[in-house]
Amino acid sequence: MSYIKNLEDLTMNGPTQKDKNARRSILLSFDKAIASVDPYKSVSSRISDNSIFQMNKSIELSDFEEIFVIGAGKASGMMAKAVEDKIERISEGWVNVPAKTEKLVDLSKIRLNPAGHPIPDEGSINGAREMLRILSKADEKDLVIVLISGGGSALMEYPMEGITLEDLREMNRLLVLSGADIREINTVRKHVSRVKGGRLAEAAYPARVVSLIISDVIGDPLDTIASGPTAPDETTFQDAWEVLRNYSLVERMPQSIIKVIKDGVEGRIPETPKPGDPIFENVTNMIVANNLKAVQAAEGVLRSLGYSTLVLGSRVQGEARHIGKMLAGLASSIRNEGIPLSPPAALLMGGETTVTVTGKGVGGRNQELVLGAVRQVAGLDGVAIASIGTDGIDGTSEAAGAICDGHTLERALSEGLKPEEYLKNNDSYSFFSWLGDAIITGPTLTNVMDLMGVVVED
Ligand SMILES: Nc1ncnc2c1ncn2[C@@H]1O[C@H](COP(=O)(O)OP(=O)(O)OP(=O)(O)O)[C@@H](O)[C@H]1O
Ligand SMILES: O=C(O)[C@H](O)CO
Ligand SMILES: [Mg+2]
Repeated sequence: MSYIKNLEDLTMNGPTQKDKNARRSILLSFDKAIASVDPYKSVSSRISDNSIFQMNKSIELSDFEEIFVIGAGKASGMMAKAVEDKIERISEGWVNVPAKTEKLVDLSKIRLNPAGHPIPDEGSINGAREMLRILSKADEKDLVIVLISGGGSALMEYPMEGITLEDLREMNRLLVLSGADIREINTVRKHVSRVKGGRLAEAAYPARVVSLIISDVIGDPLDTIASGPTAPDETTFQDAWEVLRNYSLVERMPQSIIKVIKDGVEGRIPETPKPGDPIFENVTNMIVANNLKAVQAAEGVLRSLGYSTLVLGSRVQGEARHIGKMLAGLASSIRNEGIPLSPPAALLMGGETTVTVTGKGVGGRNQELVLGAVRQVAGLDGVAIASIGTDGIDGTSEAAGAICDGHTLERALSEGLKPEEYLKNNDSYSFFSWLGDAIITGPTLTNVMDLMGVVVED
């Protein structure tokens, strides 16, 4: 099954045969990459009829009296389906997923509960409360499987005493728009929550906990992914206070949030559980899919197609349009000097760029990255540059990303489309959908950030 619905059209959009070949190759590699981080397969491959496999050891399911399943995230519904298909003896399960996606998966033992994303809603709180109810009855003879994926912070939330849902929603809105990065945002979230920053593991103790995690954060930091519900938290109330101060949020933050963080700083609320806390002796946190796995799957495809391929890691950050321009420069260097590789060659990387949105247009960081490359790559034959969000939704658009080649600029100008105008208005989706170069997948139900690549034909 191809995730990229318009792969053939995107390929045929290349004016020369070399452009077509380059386009097809990069798109095939992205398709395989998304398949490699499919949430169902990523979980199912870790479970046999009686064990959950970690690297060099396994957790025997027969050791436990009862098995419970909880969790939250955009991919957690399909993860739950894999658990239910593999494990007979599930006593009870409750997993929060984005509203409407609960209908996409048919489960009989695990309850998929619609919740709010990117801002928490009533469902986020009701679901978290049910998970805490389940944990209150799990004891040392039982196993709790926790299914965690991107979006989990908003989808599963149970705030500290005195914080209303309205306050929580306002806090998330202010944080997401503040310019703080996800580690800073989740530092605050962890310190006003009863289920984040290792507190879900605290609630599960003394039951055995195995968390299966799909990472949507650069470097896969366990205490940041979905705000680390079962991971030791390295951040403190003081850190949370500093985030509010650094982004001038103190005056605008609801008073109930300020009060909790101040109480924590002054020691009136216990800190989140830290590394070394005995509760984590019962906890295994397992990354079952991440950006690096996807990038390496794409690398395998390009190598099998005969391209010498260089992977530039899975931790790329920076303003999207600048990264696009840099990729175009690398494509030009491969085409003209054979540096860092001689053609046929490919470069791949993963991560999460950012966009400073000032315009009123429609787009996303992947489409904006490719738009940033269009002028710089103009004139090069047999070159394709593409970027895709692995969750299938790039920003405010319906596209997952975009693709361009050395003739995209002349095609655009002949249609009266100037890249700089569309960059200025953050309107990358309009630009690429007009040219038929927007990559369409629909929601992929996984989320391991973005993939970017360059292919240069012989
Ligand atoms: N018109 C636009 N053009 C380019 N980028 C945009 C535009 N509008 C929003 N963005 C960027 O898109 C980002 C959100 O995109 P998106 O929802 O794909 O991210 P995400 O990582 O998939 O989020 P999540 O994992 O929470 O779903 C915003 O942080 C913003 O910077
Ligand atoms: O939910 C969250 O906190 C983000 O998706 C990072 O995992
Ligand atoms: Mg997205």
